[in-house]
Amino acid sequence: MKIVDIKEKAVPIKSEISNAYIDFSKMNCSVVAIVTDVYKNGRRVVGYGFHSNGRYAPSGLLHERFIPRLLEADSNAILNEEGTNFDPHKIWDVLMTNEKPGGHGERSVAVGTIDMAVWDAVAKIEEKPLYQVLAERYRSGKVDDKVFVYAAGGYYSPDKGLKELQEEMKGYLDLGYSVVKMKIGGASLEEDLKRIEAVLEVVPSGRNLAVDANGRFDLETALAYGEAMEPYNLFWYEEAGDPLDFQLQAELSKNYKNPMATGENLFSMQDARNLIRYGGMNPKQDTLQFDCALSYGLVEYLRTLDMLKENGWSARNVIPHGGHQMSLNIAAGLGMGGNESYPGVFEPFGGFAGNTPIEDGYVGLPDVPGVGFEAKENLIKVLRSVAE
Ligand SMILES: O=C([O-])CC(=O)C(=O)O
Ligand SMILES: [Mg+2]
Repeated sequence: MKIVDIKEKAVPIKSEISNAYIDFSKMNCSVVAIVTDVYKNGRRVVGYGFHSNGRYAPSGLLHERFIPRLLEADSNAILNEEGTNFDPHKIWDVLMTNEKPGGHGERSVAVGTIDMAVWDAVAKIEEKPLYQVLAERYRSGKVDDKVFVYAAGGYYSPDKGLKELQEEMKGYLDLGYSVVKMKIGGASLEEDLKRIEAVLEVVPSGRNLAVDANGRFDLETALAYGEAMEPYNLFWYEEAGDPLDFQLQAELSKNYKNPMATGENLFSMQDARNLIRYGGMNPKQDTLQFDCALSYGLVEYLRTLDMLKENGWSARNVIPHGGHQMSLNIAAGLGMGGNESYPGVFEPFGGFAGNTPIEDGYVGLPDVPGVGFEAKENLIKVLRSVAE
């Protein structure tokens, strides 16, 4: 059993939307295809991976370091003991050979992208959905048969007024979502409060609305928004300050009493641990949003989940960023709190298997081997085009 080739291509996921920090006019994403010499049901097993929105394609890192390292590895360095499948943990060690600790940068995105493709191949070789493989390996076989998902949107865009924002949010409720999210911090506090109040007119209550500042605020602004928003009793207040400013998060936690969320821009177990150690976050109500595709993949994510457990946090506190099927599998297989979703945005990489409805804020899972890409028609077309 061996890897015969690894392909990579940067694919655009650009759009006209903006958050408080960036627009997405030049956003792209790496797609990786790991071509194996294994055949199942007459078809060659190819594992596919990509990373989430928000970071640009790390094509250079992939082609210069990570893909050659994996292609050059001996088969006993990447297979399990029995030689019956690839071993994602051993592959992770191969990828990280001669890489110093710390300074994680975006090398974690390159590794996360390959890691997704490895797990897709591993589950395809076992001929099981990945969530089932994960539940069997790490959670005594128990799978959540549906996963909480919330609709992330409410971006700033040139022609979006309050009415259009309300229409967008109503559309998400009509699709079956129970919680929606909107951006803040890209306008003045006064203007953002009008936007929030407009959305509160169309959702059942503040508990059905989350807001996301994308790390835009200094402490003073974070506190001012917190004070103004507290009476709304929102679902959560996300990424108020710089992702690595744990003191800001801790100060905000002392002042803002309602749920908060952060973590999508922390890319390693060690950074996540610093948030838990120094960020003052509350395991009784707060949510962590680490995204495996951006943060060294599922092998590292398992270390992060262990770290959380040691610190009194449950996997149910974790609702990852990114809206992709990989996190959906992890959520169902390892019992996390849910997953993000961006209806109609970041397609075809965002979103779940075709024809899976959202019901009362939950989505079901496709019964196909691997991550489930083959059950998402517009996505598998793009992925296969990279492998060919
Ligand atoms: O706008 C973005 O960069 C995405 C984001 O923060 C989220 O999904 O929470
Ligand atoms: Mg966010």
